[in-house]
Amino acid sequence: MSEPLAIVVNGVSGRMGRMLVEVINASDKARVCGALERPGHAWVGKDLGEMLGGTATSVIVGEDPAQVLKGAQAVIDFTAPAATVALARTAAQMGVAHIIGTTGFTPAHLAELQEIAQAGVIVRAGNMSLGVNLLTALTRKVAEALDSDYDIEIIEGHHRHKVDAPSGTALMLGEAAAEGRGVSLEDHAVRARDGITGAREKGSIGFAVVRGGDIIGEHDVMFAADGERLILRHIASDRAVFARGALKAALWAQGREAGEYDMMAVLGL
Ligand SMILES: NC(=O)C1=CN([C@@H]2O[C@H](COP(=O)(O)OP(=O)(O)OC[C@H]3O[C@@H](n4cnc5c(N)ncnc54)[C@H](OP(=O)(O)O)[C@@H]3O)[C@@H](O)[C@H]2O)C=CC1
Ligand SMILES: O=C(O)C1=N[C@H](C(=O)O)C[C@H](O)C1
Repeated sequence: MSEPLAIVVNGVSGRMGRMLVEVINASDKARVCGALERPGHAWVGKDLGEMLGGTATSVIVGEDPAQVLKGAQAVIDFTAPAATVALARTAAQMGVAHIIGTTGFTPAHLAELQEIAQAGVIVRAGNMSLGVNLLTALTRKVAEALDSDYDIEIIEGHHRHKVDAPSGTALMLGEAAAEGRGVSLEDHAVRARDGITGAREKGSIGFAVVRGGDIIGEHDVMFAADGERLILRHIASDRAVFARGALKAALWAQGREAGEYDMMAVLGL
């Protein structure tokens, strides 16, 4: 059997950071070789195992990506947009595959990631679960089959701590719907409604957002026409689905040519 893949987890104290450590530790295909947190974070310089409430390990949480990425084959990153873009540059320079789950990027961030991916391997997806990526493929197919008499609305729900809206997943589903329709999402998206909005514009793709409690992630894509509605739905009930997808992406990324890939490529969808 080959050596387990050496993976660094960025934002290791976060909801997804902790889940990634759990999923990687449970796998015989990979190991956590390093952990990163923002400079000055309380976990920096401390033993990862102890910070997670277990026994000591050989992994000490670091704050300097150039140090921590030495000897790593992949870094998995579910943090915040600016931190992710900065890490992408270091990872590309060091030949470490960068698996990005972070959402909430601006167009400028996305352009920068595209430029960095000329020199490094990036796998980025607003949702790393198998189920949502299948939903994305289905959304494209249904949007292709139905004309603009079917109004497309994307409804998403997340926990009260989420800072970006609409979710990365909702935007990914919106892109798939727009692609299926043969239009650009940018020109057809209605990302918020308030007040006297006027009637719905035919062909638009609407977004609605719920935030509350501990909802892990729920997404509906609705095709609403006169007389019928078709609703495609995904509900995540465990963050492990995202972490398992990210691990799969890290394994898949090894030996790939420089470029920015998504989970559809990883899953062959
Ligand atoms: N693509 C997917 O499948 C999924 C994507 N996500 C996305 O992942 C991101 C994180 O989500 P979640 O884990 O819930 O959020 P959390 O807030 O729980 O975790 C984010 C972590 O990143 C850390 N962080 C922030 N800035 C830096 C930095 N400069 N360097 C290193 N670490 C940093 C935070 O530290 P601090 O607490 O100090 O700010 C925190 O530990 C979000 O963008 C979310 O939308 C989430 C789930 C699935
Ligand atoms: O912030 C989260 O929690 C999640 N974010 C991702 C998103 O923005 O779509 C994926 C998942 O739904 C959980």
